[in-house]
Amino acid sequence: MAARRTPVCLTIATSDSGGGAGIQADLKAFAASGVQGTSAIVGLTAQSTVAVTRIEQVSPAMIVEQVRVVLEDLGVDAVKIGMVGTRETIEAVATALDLLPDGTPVVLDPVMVAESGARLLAADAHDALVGRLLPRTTVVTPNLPEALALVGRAAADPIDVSALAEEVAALGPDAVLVTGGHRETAEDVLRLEDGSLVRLPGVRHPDGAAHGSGCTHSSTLAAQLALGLPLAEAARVARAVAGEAVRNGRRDVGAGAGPVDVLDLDAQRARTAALAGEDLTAGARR
Ligand SMILES: Nc1ncnc2c1ncn2[C@@H]1O[C@H](COP(=O)(O)OP(=O)(O)O)[C@@H](O)[C@H]1O
Ligand SMILES: Cc1ncc(COP(=O)(O)O)c(N)n1
Repeated sequence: MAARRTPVCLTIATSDSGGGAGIQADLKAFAASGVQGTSAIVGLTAQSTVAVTRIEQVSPAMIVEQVRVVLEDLGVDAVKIGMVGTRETIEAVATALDLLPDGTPVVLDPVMVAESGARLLAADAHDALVGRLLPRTTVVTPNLPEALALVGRAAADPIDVSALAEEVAALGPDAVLVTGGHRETAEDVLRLEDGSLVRLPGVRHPDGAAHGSGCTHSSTLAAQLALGLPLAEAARVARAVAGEAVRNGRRDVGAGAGPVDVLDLDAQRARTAALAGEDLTAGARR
């Protein structure tokens, strides 16, 4: 019998020079889940914990070629798409997605604003993100402000998150996972392809370091799908790993929101505990 090969995940995203989010967080999360991480870098940010001072995009041809050459040799078991930045880049990413084997799970984190407040998606790129990428997505993982922006709604109080997830689902992705980092409860809400809802509660860590939480979450989700977990279980692991990464985040680095810290042993522990249905966020570890 042939040995099972290590699952391969591909992140199509942007570099964060501060190391907290983007490609850098994605590769750490892939490593923590025990999969082989690969990357197609679509842009660069000059970024710290307090500001984004410059953004440059990679050429469309180079974006497609990074995906092609990885696919040809290593293959890909799941893809995560992060910050894409501009319309032109989104077109290149859509072209690259055409190269994927049928059925490859695609997790889309519709990154719009940095934890520091900087805008990361060009104002005129919204329609391309919705029209070109959302319909090809297995699961889209907006936070609350991103979910509202996707459907073009202003914030309301209180917000019915399940109704919002339903509205996002109407834009074409198979499933929608609204993350809870921007809500009191830190509960993630997953709307599956069959229309059913799964609530993923967890402890909120108000003093944690959350720069990179969304990237860590969506990359862990992709990694767990690559490992073969069904979506609802993969989402539970991703919520647990991201929550732990926020709790363990580095508050002593930078003047702004510190970077999350995901550790391989913690990820393993989180995965085991989440699968066993434990509340792994109960009880201090440090
Ligand atoms: N303060 C927090 N405490 C616990 N979990 C958190 C916290 N902030 C975010 N998370 C978790 O991290 C993941 C990413 O969520 P979120 O922060 O909403 O994404 P984004 O970084 O895109 O804003 C989710 O699973 C969310 O529940
Ligand atoms: C290059 C890049 N990609 C994504 C984010 C979003 O970060 P977060 O995970 O905190 O939402 C970021 N700040 N920079």
